[in-house]
Amino acid sequence: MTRETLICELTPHGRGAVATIGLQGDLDLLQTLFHAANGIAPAQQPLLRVCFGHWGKTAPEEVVVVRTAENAAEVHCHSGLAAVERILADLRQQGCRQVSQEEWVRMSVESNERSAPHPRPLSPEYRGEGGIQSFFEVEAELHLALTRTTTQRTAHHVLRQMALLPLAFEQLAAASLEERLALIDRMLAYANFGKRLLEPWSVVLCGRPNVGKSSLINALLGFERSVVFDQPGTTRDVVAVETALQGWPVQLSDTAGLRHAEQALEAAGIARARVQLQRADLILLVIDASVGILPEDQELLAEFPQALVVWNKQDLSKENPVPVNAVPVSALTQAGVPELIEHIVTRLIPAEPPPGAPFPITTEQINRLHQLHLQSLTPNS
Ligand SMILES: Nc1nc2c(ncn2[C@@H]2O[C@H](COP(=O)(O)OP(=O)(O)OP(=O)(O)O)[C@@H](O)[C@H]2O)c(=O)[nH]1
Ligand SMILES: [Mg+2]
Repeated sequence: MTRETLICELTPHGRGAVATIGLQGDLDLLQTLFHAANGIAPAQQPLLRVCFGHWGKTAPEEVVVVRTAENAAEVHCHSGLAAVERILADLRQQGCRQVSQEEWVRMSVESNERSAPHPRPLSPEYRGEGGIQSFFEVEAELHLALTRTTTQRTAHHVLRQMALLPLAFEQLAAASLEERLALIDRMLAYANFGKRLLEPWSVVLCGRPNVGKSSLINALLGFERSVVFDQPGTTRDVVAVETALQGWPVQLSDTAGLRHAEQALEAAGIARARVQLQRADLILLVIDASVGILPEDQELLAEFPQALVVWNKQDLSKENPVPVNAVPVSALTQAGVPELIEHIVTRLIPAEPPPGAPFPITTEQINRLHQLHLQSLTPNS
């Protein structure tokens, strides 16, 4: 029986410095494509040995091939899209079938499940919609989640969950009702944190026109991105950029200066800004220190009491006292920006989950735990 050979781009497309392509099936297919520096045929390479060589005859690409199992290998190449596309195209031409990361992970997890030394029994009632996921399903979800992380810090947390979350779901299945409710509560305590490992925290800047919102975003990003202009009302709409602050993925949204706009175009921008503000994890309310607190600032302070107040243009106003709880900065000179970042991170992540705490990461896992909580409270419904 001949089984087809599967290939998959294992690393996220176009990100990172090195790309990895997985191959499962007939390693002899690599024979004409990969030329190992040690001269040994791909299918005869020692297992788990990193083997340097070249891909292709014309304009050869430098690659590393690792035989990961009897009939599986990984090709590591430069992550430039051209290199990856070429290798995948060559393999497809040899008859390999390319599968999605999702398919690949599900297949390898299923084969792990089949060959697990201790089959993990789960009564059927726990499976399926709203039920407790099996160890391997949770593991597969975390594998896929890992490819979606954008920083080392978030990847570290997902990796850690690989050792904790599948077991926690397994414990849920075996737990008494009381234990189960307690465990679900402990897991959900960090659900908001878990969710943010895959979707950035949202930080929205607001304030009167011309207070320096766009300049501040640029200072936080470290490069010019928003339109800065010495005229009130420069930013017409919500402009969002993604960055990382102390390793946490954050989306910074620059809003149109909030004021009573006469022009319809600007008014629409302001309406959208208010929607964005309602959804924000954190609002930065920017005030122009060189002007001081105006009645319009007072209105915003009353409207967003939870906002972190940023006292900008501090370089122009050494004499104006900094209001209590406001963070003094200068977007122009960058003075105070590191302290502002510290404040933002503390507000977004008041407490990082302790190392041993299992918590859900994907929206599906969070929803299932909520459902299970409900079901456990009303066991007869
Ligand atoms: N001296 C000084 N000038 C600043 C500072 N921050 C911003 N500015 C200047 O203030 C002006 C307005 O800055 P913007 O960043 O465009 O202000 P904004 O709040 O985005 O304005 P709108 O988009 O119109 O709402 C520009 O001339 C900036 O160079 C600062 O910390 N110090
Ligand atoms: Mg602006």
